[in-house]
This record gives sequence, C-alpha cells and structure tokens, in this order.
Amino acid sequence: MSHVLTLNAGSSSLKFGFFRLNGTVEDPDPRIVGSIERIGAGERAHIKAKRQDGFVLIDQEFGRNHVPDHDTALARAVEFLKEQRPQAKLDAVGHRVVHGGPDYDEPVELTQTVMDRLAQFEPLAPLHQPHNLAGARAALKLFPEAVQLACFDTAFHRNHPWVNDTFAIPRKYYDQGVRRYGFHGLSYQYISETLHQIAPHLHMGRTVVAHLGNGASMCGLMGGRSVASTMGFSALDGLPMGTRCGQLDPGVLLYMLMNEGMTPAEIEDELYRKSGLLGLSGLSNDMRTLEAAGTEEARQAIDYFVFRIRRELGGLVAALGGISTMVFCGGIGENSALIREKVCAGMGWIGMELDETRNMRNERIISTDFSRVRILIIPTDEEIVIARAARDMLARRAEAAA
Ligand SMILES: Nc1ncnc2c1ncn2[C@@H]1O[C@H](COP(=O)(O)OP(=O)(O)O)[C@@H](O)[C@H]1O
Ligand SMILES: CC(=O)OP(=O)(O)O
Ligand SMILES: [Mg+2]
Repeated sequence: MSHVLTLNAGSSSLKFGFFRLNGTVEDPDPRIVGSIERIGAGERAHIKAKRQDGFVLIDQEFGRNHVPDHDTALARAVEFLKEQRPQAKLDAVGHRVVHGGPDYDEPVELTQTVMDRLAQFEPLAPLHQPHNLAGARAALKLFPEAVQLACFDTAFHRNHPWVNDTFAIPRKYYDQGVRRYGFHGLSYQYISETLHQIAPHLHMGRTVVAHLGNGASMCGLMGGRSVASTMGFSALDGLPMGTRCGQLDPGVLLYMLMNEGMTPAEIEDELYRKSGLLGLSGLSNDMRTLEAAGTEEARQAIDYFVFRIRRELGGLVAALGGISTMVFCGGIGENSALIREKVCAGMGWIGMELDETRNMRNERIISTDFSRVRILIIPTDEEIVIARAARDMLARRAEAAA
C-alpha cells in the first residue's frame, strides 16, 4: 500500500496530511490530517490531528519552547505519525512551496538544483518560502527513499494574459522575473476542480473566488482557469491580511525609506508582520478576536478589509466581463457569516443576492433562489491537491520504470 505525506509550512504553523493511495486514479484517502500551530521560540506550540471520520487523535499543548522551529515541528509531527502508523512506508512527500517563480507551471520533483533555484525566491515570500524549503530539507534527510515534490502556489496562475502578468515599469524588470505571480494557487485549483465536480455548468462560466484566511487573495476564473488575481510579485499585494498590508502606493515605501530612515529589513517587518488587520486594529490579526472586540479600531480594521474585498470584486468582474459564481473559502470565508454578509451587501447591481438564513448556517449555497449569481461556500483543501500531485508523479515514475 502506498502512502503520501503532505506538508504545508506557514510562518508559524505546519499542516500535515497522511494519505493512503488507492491506485493511480482514485482520490488519495486522507487517513490523518493535522497541524502544529504557534511554532517559535518562547511559544507554547499546539498539535492537533484528526482521523478521516473526524475522531480527534491528539489535541495537546507542548511546553514552552518545546517547538522552537520548523525542523522540530516536523520531527514532532513525524513522531506522532509513526506512533499512529508504525508499519506505514512513505512513498512520497509533497510540499506546498509558495513561490515557484516564472517557470514552474506544475509540480516538480525536488532535486538539489530545484531547491537552489527556489531559494532565490525567499525574499519574495519571507513568511513562507524559507519555511517551505526548511521543511523540504528536513524531509529529505528523514525520508531519503521517498520521492519529494514541490507544489507551487504560483503555478495555477502562470497562464495569465500579459496585462495581468506585468507592471508598468521598464521592461528589463519583467525579463528579470518581476511579474505578477499570484498565490494561493493550490486552493484555487481545489475550488476549480470541486466546482467542476459539483456544478459543471458553473465551472464553465465566470467565477470570482475569495480565499480569505490569515493570508487573503481573490482570483477570477474563466472556465475554471485563472485569469486574474489580486496578489502580485509577492504575497503582500491585493487584500489586507492578518499582518500584511495588501495594496500599497509604492510612494509609501519611498516615504518609509527616505523620511523615516527605515532599513529594508525594518520595512519588510512593518509590511509583512505588523500591518493588515493587526496594524489597523492595534489588537489582533485574528478575525474572531476583532469581531468580538467591539472597539472602534477593530471595527475600522474589519471595514477596511471588507471595502478592499468589494473593490477587488468589482475589478475582477470587469476583468472577467461578468460573473456567474462567487465562492468564499479560507478560515474567514468559510466561517464568518458577518464578513460574507458585509461583502455581499448592496451587490444586487451585479446580480448577487445573499440569503441571510443560509449564510448564518454556513450552507453550501448561500444565495437566494432568485439571485442571478450563485454564491457558494466551498471549504478549501490544499492538502488533497498536493496528495493528488504526488499520486500522479508516482504513477508517471512507475510507468517510466516499466
Ligand atoms: N468562526 C470564525 N469567524 C471569523 N473568523 C474565523 C472563524 N474561524 C476562523 N476564522 C479566521 O480565519 C483566519 C485563519 O484562516 P486560515 O485559512 O486557517 O489561515 P491560514 O492562512 O493560516 O491557513 C483567522 O483570522 C481566524 O480568525
Ligand atoms: C500565500 C499566502 O498568503 O499563504 P497563506 O494564506 O498560507 O499565508
Ligand atoms: Mg492559508
């Protein structure tokens, strides 16, 4: 029996999935999915994992400083999986790698050359890429006989039309790779494939997907393919996020450099780690905390988040030439009735009409029966997209070896 481990390393978390492969066509079976959160020096990390039927296998806090970095987190996750499945042999380890640069438009086997190339993109995604690659290095040591593959957040967007792929700066920068890459591609691929399964007629049309998590972006899909996305060169652009600023006039960067005398490292820290919902509210990057807080600053942070989503929605509808389906996903998109309600309020002019009760109940279809645009909640699943890619890569290698 073949097994695949999937790893999705964020700035302070590691999500893992343990899948059984049932042949080369059937969907991989998610036997165990879990996460370790609050990784870092001085933190009390927390491991959670569930079986496929929802049974909680572990939900436990570590002691302070017990999981100071991603290498330790991976070791803890592997220890736990070995306890659960002592006999299982891993055939592949699939990694979410946020930045694949201009060339990778599909998953690739992680060789040393590929790793070196991907390390060049670390400055473009400092909250993710270094951790993604650290996870890959650690897994290469732990499982030398397993196939290791990288699945990129950028790959799904690689066929954007040129106007959505470029900035209006001298052309040499485009050739150097300064482009609008777009991210959250594994999530958008999952939504696109799911839409194809559950509503093929909607999949054929014009869809706007709002992936609203700690990182947030939106994507316009035409016939299931990405046409435009709100994220650009780095995972900073577009919507404001938990701690990232989203769209910013580049003049603000010049101001920080020249008037505030900030160093590039200080600006990076300000824009990636201290801005967004946290920076505006002065309270938290967590939407649940902001919704419960009731302070003026928390309300303003929510208002700004919603305002930017609505602006981008209008822009994406114009880029697509219309809209037939709107999908919400990510931790906020899947769980916050309040944010969905605020985003959809008064959007009748593009044919969106939210059903209040369905929205409150987090149902799959949350538009009214009369709404011209279908509004859906689809819980996203980046892990299964990685597991499917691993299945396909193992099948290709087996075929080549036969
Ligand atoms: N019931 C809820 N109401 C509002 N926000 C929620 C709810 N559940 C989760 N969230 C928010 O989802 C965000 C995390 O989303 P998630 O997609 O898990 O992020 P990540 O990018 O780390 O994968 C947090 O801001 C969290 O507050
Ligand atoms: C690209 C990105 O923002 O990812 P995440 O949502 O995992 O932070
Ligand atoms: Mg995410």
